[in-house]
This record gives sequence, structure tokens and C-alpha cells, in this order.
Amino acid sequence: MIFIENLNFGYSDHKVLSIPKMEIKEDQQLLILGKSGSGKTTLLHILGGLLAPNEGKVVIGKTDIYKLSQSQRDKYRGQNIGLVFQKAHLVSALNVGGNLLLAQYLSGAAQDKGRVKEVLEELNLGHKVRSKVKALSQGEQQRVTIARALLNRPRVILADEPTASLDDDNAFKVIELLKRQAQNYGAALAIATHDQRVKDEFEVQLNLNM
Ligand SMILES: Nc1ncnc2c1ncn2[C@@H]1O[C@H](COP(=O)(O)OP(=O)(O)OP(=O)(O)O)[C@@H](O)[C@H]1O
Repeated sequence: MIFIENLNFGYSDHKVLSIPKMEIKEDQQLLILGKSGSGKTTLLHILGGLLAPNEGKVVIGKTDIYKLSQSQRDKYRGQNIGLVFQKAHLVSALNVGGNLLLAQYLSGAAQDKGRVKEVLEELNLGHKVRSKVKALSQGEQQRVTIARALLNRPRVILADEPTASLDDDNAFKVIELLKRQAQNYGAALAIATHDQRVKDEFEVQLNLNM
């Protein structure tokens, strides 16, 4: 669950976001829409504990994340929030399995090859565990980033323009995958996009243009 209240954020004196109240329940899926520069990425960064708001609170589960210290928040993020970005940001020197083990290590979780295998199999990538990431298609790379986001069974999944570099077929597959996996994990899902192709796939929408 994500709950935000009286949220205000600006970069120096340039006001970007003002959201009085918003709640996304465990099983809800939110599409954040808005033209370029409307604040979609900024909002996801705030929800992900990466950027403190100037005012307001962000509660994930029962935790008011900006009441935590920076290091507590980093730990909380690693354990509870799955992040998916437009670009895969995978380490090309490592294979697929190595990338996931590295992510586990960086989140402070114990390295668990069984879990890596399990999550790759959920995303039909079990056969790619030893593949170099450069040898994967863009759609496969995006699925690896989704696998990485799901590793720690997050309460919240945040995806920033996850379909922007994908063709229509892969864009819809990635959206379906994110929705299905969020349901499987009982996680709240928020996707930011300006991709009009995916607009009809979500009942709950927040339009930052207004
Ligand atoms: N680090 C920063 N310093 C100052 N201003 C910034 C910074 N990052 C973003 N901005 C400004 O804040 C506003 C919102 O940016 P943001 O990246 O959140 O928009 P967006 O909706 O995600 O855009 P896009 O769809 O182009 O990615 C923009 O006007 C942008 O120029």
C-alpha cells in the first residue's frame, strides 16, 4: 500500500508536484500519465524513497519512509520496493544470473541462487540464466529488470517508462507481466508513462497534466 498526503516538491523555486492525497492499495495498479516534464519520474523517485519531498508524507505499508534515516530508507527500499526503469541498467560484464545475484547482494539480502532461478523461471527466462546480457533482446532485458525488481518479493513495484523502448508486442507483454506479477505478489503497482499505447490497460490513473 502507498499513501501520500500533502505532497509538495520543487527543484529550487521551480514547483513540480502538488498532490493533496492519494492512496494505492495492495492490489491496485496505478498509471501515472503526463507530458514530458510534468513530474512523472520525480513522483516515482519520491515514492521509491530516492528523493525527499519538500512537504508531505509518503507511507508504504505502515512505514512513513521520510521519517527514516537515509540508511534505514535505503535498506527499506532494498527489501520492500521493486524498481523498473526504462533502460535496463544491467551490468554487461555479468551474465543474467550474476546480475540478479549482484542485486541481491546490493539490497543487503542473502544471495540465494534458488530464488534467482525461481524468479527467472516465473518470467520465462530460466534458460537465460547463463546468457550474457548483451546477447538478450530488449524485451528480454526488460524482463530481467522486472525479475530483478521482484527478487525480494516487494510490497510496491514502481516502473518508469518500462515500455518506451519496446515495440507494440513487447510493450503489451511487459505491461501484462508487471500487472500479473504485482497481483501474484500482492504488491501495489505504479507505472509512469507517456506511452499512449498502454493507457487503456489501467483503471486507476493519475494525470499530472492537470
Ligand atoms: N535534477 C533536477 N534539477 C532541476 N530540475 C529538474 C531535475 N530533474 C527534473 N527537473 C525538472 O523537473 C520537471 C519534472 O521532471 P521529470 O523528469 O519528473 O518529468 P517527467 O514527466 O518524468 O518527464 P519525461 O517524460 O520527459 O521523462 C521538469 O521540468 C524537469 O526539467
